[in-house]
Amino acid sequence: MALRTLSAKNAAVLDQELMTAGAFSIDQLMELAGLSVSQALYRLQPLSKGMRILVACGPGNNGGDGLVAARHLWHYGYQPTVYYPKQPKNELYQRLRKQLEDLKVPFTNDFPTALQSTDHIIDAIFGFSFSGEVREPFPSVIEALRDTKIPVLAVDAPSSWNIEEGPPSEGPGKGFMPDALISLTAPKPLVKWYTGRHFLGGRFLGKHMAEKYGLDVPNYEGLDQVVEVPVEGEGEKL
Ligand SMILES: NC(=O)C1=CN([C@@H]2O[C@H](COP(=O)(O)OP(=O)(O)OC[C@H]3O[C@@H](n4cnc5c(N)ncnc54)[C@H](O)[C@@H]3O)[C@@H](O)[C@H]2O)[C@H](O)CC1
Ligand SMILES: [K+]
Repeated sequence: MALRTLSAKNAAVLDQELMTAGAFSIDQLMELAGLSVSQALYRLQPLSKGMRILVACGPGNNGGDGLVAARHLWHYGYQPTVYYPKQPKNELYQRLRKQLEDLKVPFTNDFPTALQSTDHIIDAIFGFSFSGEVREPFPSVIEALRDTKIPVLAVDAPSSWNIEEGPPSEGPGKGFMPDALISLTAPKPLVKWYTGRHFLGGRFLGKHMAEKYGLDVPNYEGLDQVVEVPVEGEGEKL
């Protein structure tokens, strides 16, 4: 049976509720989200299969998840490189960046060159707040993600996909189907069109909140922060 999905609007409302009534801080949620991303990557690409991970980060919290994941991956023994072309002056993102700099994790402004020497890519450019046409400097990056043969793990959404309506019918993301997706908290409606491997992460939802938002709490095992779920998508729009 298909997992119940969370619309972009409800995802934002749920996030706010977790941070008000739920008493979580954004740092906590992002840490758990980024930890989940790092565990999904570990499952897809054990260290023995290649250690070089290119993490493409956007300007919002999806990008923040990417920064957190890069830090955990470094501690696991990977060699992350971060592409982070739009860096807001928000204190949280600056602290995440500083933590990576202290580990000597390299940042690059040259995405095409970085792509030539990587084993796996994390797409942390846009999540549930993406809308409209992809703006600069991201169109060429999305095209590169679409065209590369290197595996891509998308965080929460394949960047440039409409959260409710799935893959775009034109623009740089047309035809972009990442090899894997990790949905945070719950899948978004776009999973209807998604045909790659699918993980769930963000293990912070209690039964009460899940029921309130009509969501399923997946069966995480033991210490795991991720669970792989069957593919639902039909991919008919591509
Ligand atoms: N509870 C959870 O599941 C949590 C999930 N997290 C992650 O947060 C993102 C959502 O973060 P948010 O900051 O709301 O937005 P985004 O990162 O998706 O993007 C906003 C960012 O992007 C810019 N933008 C929007 N549209 C475009 C466009 N067409 N072209 C260029 N730029 C665009 C916008 O201006 C903003 O700057 C969620 O998906 C999860 O990954 C949290 O980390 C923890 C809780
Ligand atoms: K993404």
